[in-house]
Amino acid sequence: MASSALFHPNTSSLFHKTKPKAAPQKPKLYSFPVIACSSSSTDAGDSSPSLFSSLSHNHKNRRPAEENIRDEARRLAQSHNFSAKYVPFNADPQSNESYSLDEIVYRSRSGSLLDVQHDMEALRKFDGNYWKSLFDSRIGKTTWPYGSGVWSKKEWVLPEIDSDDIVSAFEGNSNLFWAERFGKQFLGMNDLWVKHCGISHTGSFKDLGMTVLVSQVNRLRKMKRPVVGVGCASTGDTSAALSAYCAAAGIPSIVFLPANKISIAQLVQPISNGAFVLSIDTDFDGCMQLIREVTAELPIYLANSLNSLRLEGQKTAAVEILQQFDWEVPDWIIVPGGNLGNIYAFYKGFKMCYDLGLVDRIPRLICAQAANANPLYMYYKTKWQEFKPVKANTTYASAIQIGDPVSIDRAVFALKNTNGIVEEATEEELMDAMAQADSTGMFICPHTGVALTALIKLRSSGVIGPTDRTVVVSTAHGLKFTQSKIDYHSNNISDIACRFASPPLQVKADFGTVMDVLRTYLEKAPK
Ligand SMILES: Cc1ncc(COP(=O)(O)O)c(C=O)c1O
Ligand SMILES: N[C@@H](CCOP(=O)(O)O)C(=O)O
Repeated sequence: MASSALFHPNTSSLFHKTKPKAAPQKPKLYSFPVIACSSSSTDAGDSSPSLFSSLSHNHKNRRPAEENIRDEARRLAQSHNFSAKYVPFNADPQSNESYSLDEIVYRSRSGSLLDVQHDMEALRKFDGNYWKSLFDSRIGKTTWPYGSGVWSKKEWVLPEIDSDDIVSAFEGNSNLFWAERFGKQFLGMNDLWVKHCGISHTGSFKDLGMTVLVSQVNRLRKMKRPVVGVGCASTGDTSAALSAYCAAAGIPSIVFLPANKISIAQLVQPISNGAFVLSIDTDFDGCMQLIREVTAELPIYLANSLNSLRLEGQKTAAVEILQQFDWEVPDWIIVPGGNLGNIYAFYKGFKMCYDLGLVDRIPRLICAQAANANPLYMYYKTKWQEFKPVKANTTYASAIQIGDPVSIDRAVFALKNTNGIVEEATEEELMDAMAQADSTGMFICPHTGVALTALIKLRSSGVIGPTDRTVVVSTAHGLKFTQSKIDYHSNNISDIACRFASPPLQVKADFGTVMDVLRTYLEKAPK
């Protein structure tokens, strides 16, 4: 838990803006590390200096031809003292309730959510510079499993898992895009960034959590624990990630989808990856209820973010953002929220970097919801007095059409501890924001349109300043949601003006006509 002095919005150093407000710097992604190890660093196992040097770029140290990268990791594996366990979420400090990560448990004795708690004392034996150098040294390599943006932080994720059990697609390390033109043209901002978590193996941020969960399932199955398959309820992205990682490991996956409420591109993903797909005549909240009941009865492991393992992977996106800014802390992070695991995951990532001395403050978090599915926003508007689940209405941001989010308590905790804000976006606002962003060279999903709407509103009210370093988290690839763009650019949405629609022009196959059309266009085109 954060001390109130550290997190107080007015007095805290956590919120002051330390960065110089000059032109934005490109993130340094590939700087070669200067290793600053404490004297006890040889105890760090996988993270020891000897491992650093043996995995450097030096040709002489290339693995033998007959060895693959898993074999190499096995040969180099060393023991360490890091560990993690489940504890009740936001538990009373006196509580001694805890569970091994090798147990199959999703809730505490009192029925509350769980959290993965790391042995911070063991991690603190190494200072902030040590962790920064270690993480920086692993970016962009093919070393198993550290080539993954998630597993490059293995000691902070699942420290005890054998690298051999890890199921990874080298996810993470996603682009932090400087939204130069969007920021300048629509917001008068010069330091706006979009973290493209959707440019990923299955096209959404869910890969970050799913590699962790499926790896742990792989381990449990090797330990002969009763797990015959892994199941989830989904609005499309969780099921895509689950089915891909399970298929890679040869583990059966079962997905419950709300019938006719997810995009075709999302639906075809679990089908292609061989998942057992149930299309159920209900909404996401109905599917979530069913999967919880089913996983309580059958040896099917629950893969939704109710399972706190997922968040350990998702939190690495926060660490990655800091790393991409060369460990300078941005002012704002904007995350679209549905089931609300991700906003807490971002908090966890930033908080861990703060607690372990990598940074000296935490950014303010903003959660953005679609107005058609806005239970968190409504709760925020009551000043956290009364939470009421809502019936989520249809939204183009279909992956966040969720009325009864399982991680509501986690989200409120994250927002309260970062002086956070909740915003909402109408259908017209989110679709316009998506079209505006696309017109500056992005190709974002409607959920990112929700997050951009929050930014537009907070910028126009002056809460976010023109030089504030701001990161919008883009959660899925736009290619999963092309129908929404087709509807918009065809001017085919009732009640929405589609102000930024740019439909194609039908033209006769005739040179003169084509020339006339082009001349008119070029006269109006920006010079
Ligand atoms: C594309 C996309 N964006 C945002 C979210 C919201 O994430 P969370 O459920 O963790 O709030 C989801 C899933 O819920 C999603 O699939
Ligand atoms: N958007 C999600 C909804 C379920 O969220 P989860 O993080 O709890 O799995 C999806 O794509 O299914």
